Amino acid sequence: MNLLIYKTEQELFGDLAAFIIATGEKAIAEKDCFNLVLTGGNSPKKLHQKLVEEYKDKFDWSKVYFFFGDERNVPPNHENYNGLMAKTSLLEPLGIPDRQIFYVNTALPPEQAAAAYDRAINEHFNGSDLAFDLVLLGMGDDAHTASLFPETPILAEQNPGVASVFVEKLDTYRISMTAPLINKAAHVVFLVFGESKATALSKVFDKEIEDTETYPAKLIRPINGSLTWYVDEAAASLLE
Ligand SMILES: O=C1O[C@H](COP(=O)(O)O)[C@@H](O)[C@H](O)[C@H]1O
Repeated sequence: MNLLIYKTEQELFGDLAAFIIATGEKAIAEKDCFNLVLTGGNSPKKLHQKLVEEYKDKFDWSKVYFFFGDERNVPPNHENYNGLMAKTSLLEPLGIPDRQIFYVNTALPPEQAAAAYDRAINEHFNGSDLAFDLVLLGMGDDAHTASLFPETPILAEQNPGVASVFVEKLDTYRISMTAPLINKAAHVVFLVFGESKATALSKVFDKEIEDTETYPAKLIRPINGSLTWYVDEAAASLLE
């Protein structure tokens, strides 16, 4: 596990964007495509901006397939739809055609949407191991990641796939990759910044705490891949 702590957001996003591109170039050189899982929420917007500004014309985006680690159960034109945030801040500015983007179909009921997304991933991988090249994750103030929220049944899921989950405290369904699927990736990266994340981060990093029900981000432990945390000083302020 690597922990990278940055003084400024600018340095953080610059390094993370460079890591994504280097990982993509390696994957493309090895197997002619790059399977990248995007994270939702607000945190990735500046990262997307950086990728567009710095790498729009310096990287072969035609070889990248984009997936979503989780999705909110709202229509695709809703401001909370993770796919819309990525479309606006990254995919449209880069000119990525729809055939390279795997959106979650929230027109379906959540369970069916999860099953359809699971099928789409399996079809894309076409019988080979379901190992993404890179999974980007955020973390909420409550230590949830993707839509693996504290005390929800999806945390016990052993199947590497996609599931729907009712999140009581939000009174809504979410659709999320399970921890076993994320943990099959070659690289997993957390992007965490801001003071509001400091307590959760310190709990997730506390080796004495094994409680994954309360701190679901602890479930992320790639089997063979790397795990890197990109955090700023404010989020890292309570780390020992
Ligand atoms: O609801 C969600 O929240 C987490 C964290 O979001 P952030 O804006 O606080 O970084 C995010 O990782 C997840 O994809 C999203 O659906």
